Amino acid sequence: MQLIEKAPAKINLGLDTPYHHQDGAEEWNMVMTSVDLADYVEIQTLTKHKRIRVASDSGFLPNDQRNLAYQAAHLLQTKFNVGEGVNIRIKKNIPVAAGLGGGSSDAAAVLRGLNQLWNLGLSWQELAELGLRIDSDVPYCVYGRTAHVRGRGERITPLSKLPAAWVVLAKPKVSVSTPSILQQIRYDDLEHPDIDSLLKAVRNQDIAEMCAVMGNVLEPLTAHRYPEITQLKQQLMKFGADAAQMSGTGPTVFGLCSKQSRAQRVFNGMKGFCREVYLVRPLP
Ligand SMILES: C[C@](O)(CO)[C@H](O)COP(=O)(O)OP(=O)(O)OC[C@H]1O[C@@H](n2ccc(N)nc2=O)[C@H](O)[C@@H]1O
Ligand SMILES: Nc1ncnc2c1ncn2[C@@H]1O[C@H](COP(=O)(O)OP(=O)(O)OP(=O)(O)O)[C@@H](O)[C@H]1O
Repeated sequence: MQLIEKAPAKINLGLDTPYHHQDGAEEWNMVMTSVDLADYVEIQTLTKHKRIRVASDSGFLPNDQRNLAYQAAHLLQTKFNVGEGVNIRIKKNIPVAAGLGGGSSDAAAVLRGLNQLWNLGLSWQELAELGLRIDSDVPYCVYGRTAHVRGRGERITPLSKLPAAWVVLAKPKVSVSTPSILQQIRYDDLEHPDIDSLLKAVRNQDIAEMCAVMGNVLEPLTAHRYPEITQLKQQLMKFGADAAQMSGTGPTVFGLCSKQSRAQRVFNGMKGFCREVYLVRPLP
């Protein structure tokens, strides 16, 4: 049996970590949404053996247990003692190590797909809790819609859909290792964004207020090491974005636009500064 699951990219409209837990894991307080830039994950179950195989059209990805999609299949296969193997083929469209949650979204797509193919009958909340064992962005990616994300990434509160908006993604040539940024967090030095005000703006469908209050507490850490972040933010604003911010631990920077014509102009302008630029929309 087989199916194809879409694995959309995520962006962090708001990203804060108020403290870390005793085991060192961060407490997250984030507003996340997914956009129509996606990987396509083909999942085929096999009755002849229990091997898990992963292939992708990206030369940058591991095809073994280091691949988050492999980890998702192995997690469900072992937890529910399934006697079947899985073939996974990933069509990568999301830039790797970009702050767009590509690996997490592929893993979430495998969780949703095998839940269906193996008739496991798990709710999205149950899949999200399992997904946390893989990566803290996987629980959100199981839902893949605008949500407030807290805890270690497992407390997902879906939000109303965003007001009309267009997003221009600009990924500089660098790749950023998420752990290398998280290791730099010094909680006494962080400037925390006002996530409560951002939540209120989303609930009020007020894009101007969203642009005024959104923030990413990790941006100064990545921007300090990679000046491209600040340069891309300035260019996005110069071409007319209503707001510009880094996603996740970076390096992708996104511009938020309330008008399609303005977004097209920002997209065209950014093509002259950055090789990887995408004009996308939040998923409804
Ligand atoms: C920042 C976000 O990208 C926002 O969407 C995510 O919430 C972060 O996702 P995440 O799953 O925490 O990031 P991963 O790519 O799994 O990196 C977490 C890994 O970073 C390493 N890590 C984390 C914090 C720290 N002080 N030192 C570390 O070495 C740990 O090995 C941990 O397992
Ligand atoms: N299916 C996958 N797709 C992309 N990266 C993967 C995948 N499986 C494992 N990885 C590894 O995970 C690391 C991070 O990949 P990913 O693209 O998810 O980063 P990211 O978009 O920066 O995530 P985040 O937003 O959480 O920082 C890379 O080093 C990559 O090699």
